[in-house]
Amino acid sequence: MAQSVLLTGAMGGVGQAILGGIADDHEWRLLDRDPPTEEQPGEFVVADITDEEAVREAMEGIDVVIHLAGDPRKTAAWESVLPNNIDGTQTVYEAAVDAGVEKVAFASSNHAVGGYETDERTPDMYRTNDEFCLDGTELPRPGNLYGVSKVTGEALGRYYHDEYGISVVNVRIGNLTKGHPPIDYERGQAMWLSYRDCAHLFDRCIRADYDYEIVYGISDNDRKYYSIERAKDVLGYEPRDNSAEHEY
Ligand SMILES: NC(=O)C1=CN([C@@H]2O[C@H](COP(=O)(O)OP(=O)(O)OC[C@H]3O[C@@H](n4cnc5c(N)ncnc54)[C@H](O)[C@@H]3O)[C@@H](O)[C@H]2O)C=CC1
Ligand SMILES: O=C1O[C@H](COP(=O)(O)O)[C@@H](O)[C@H](O)[C@H]1O
Repeated sequence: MAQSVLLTGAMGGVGQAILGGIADDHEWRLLDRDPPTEEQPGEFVVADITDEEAVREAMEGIDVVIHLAGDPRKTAAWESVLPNNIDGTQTVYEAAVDAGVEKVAFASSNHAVGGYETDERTPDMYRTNDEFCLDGTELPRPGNLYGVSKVTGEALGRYYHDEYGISVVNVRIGNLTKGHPPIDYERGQAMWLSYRDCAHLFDRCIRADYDYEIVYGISDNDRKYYSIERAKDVLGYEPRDNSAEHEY
């Protein structure tokens, strides 16, 4: 059965990757503070994610929320991540539980654990012959304030799951790049997420059953220091792309 999905941050890169792959598979309500520049599938709500009333209204009749809206810059200042990423995410969870939403998929980030990339480990950990691997059970270790905001988003999900029973999956997205893996960037190649794997992964977040999860959102790259086993086991994620198969 088609699910009714609220997609926040719909006009951004991740939102458009998702819609590019699975627009026809669900009933969409799209929310972004930027109005659409071309026709989009479903109803469009132009609102800021911190606008409680607008978010409550947008949540009516929704089964699943994919929450992407926020400041995606790793250099973002506290003055931006506090309202856009932290307050905005709390507003989404509060409205979601009040509206009886079943599941929230939260766009977390590799930067929630960027602090593991120490001088001693890098650049070796970006290469196939290194065994260092994070699987989502490790403690968070953000390397910037943007990463702190993503860890806080994951913690908000933990609280709203434990307190209200809403299903939550935090997807620590790697590096979404269209068409091909990042060029001349070993780290980005190791954490590449292709557009079609991105759409498929969030489709699985909509359809699968889970309680509270942290998974890594990358393609099946030969080089990887994030495990995708949890995403496969819990969500049924079956990535089709691999950065090592691209020639530059
Ligand atoms: N693109 C990537 O490789 C990765 C992205 N992410 C996360 O995925 C999410 C989406 O990222 P992208 O699509 O790349 O970013 P983007 O900047 O392309 O899109 C973000 C969208 O959210 C909207 N937005 C921002 N603040 C808002 C607010 N306060 N209220 C309403 N709308 C707001 C923007 O207008 C924009 O359309 C972000 O939360 C980002 O942190 C995480 C890891 C990697
Ligand atoms: O969280 C994010 O991560 C990706 C990849 O990080 P980078 O350090 O390789 O740039 C980044 O491109 C994206 O903007 C950000 O939201």
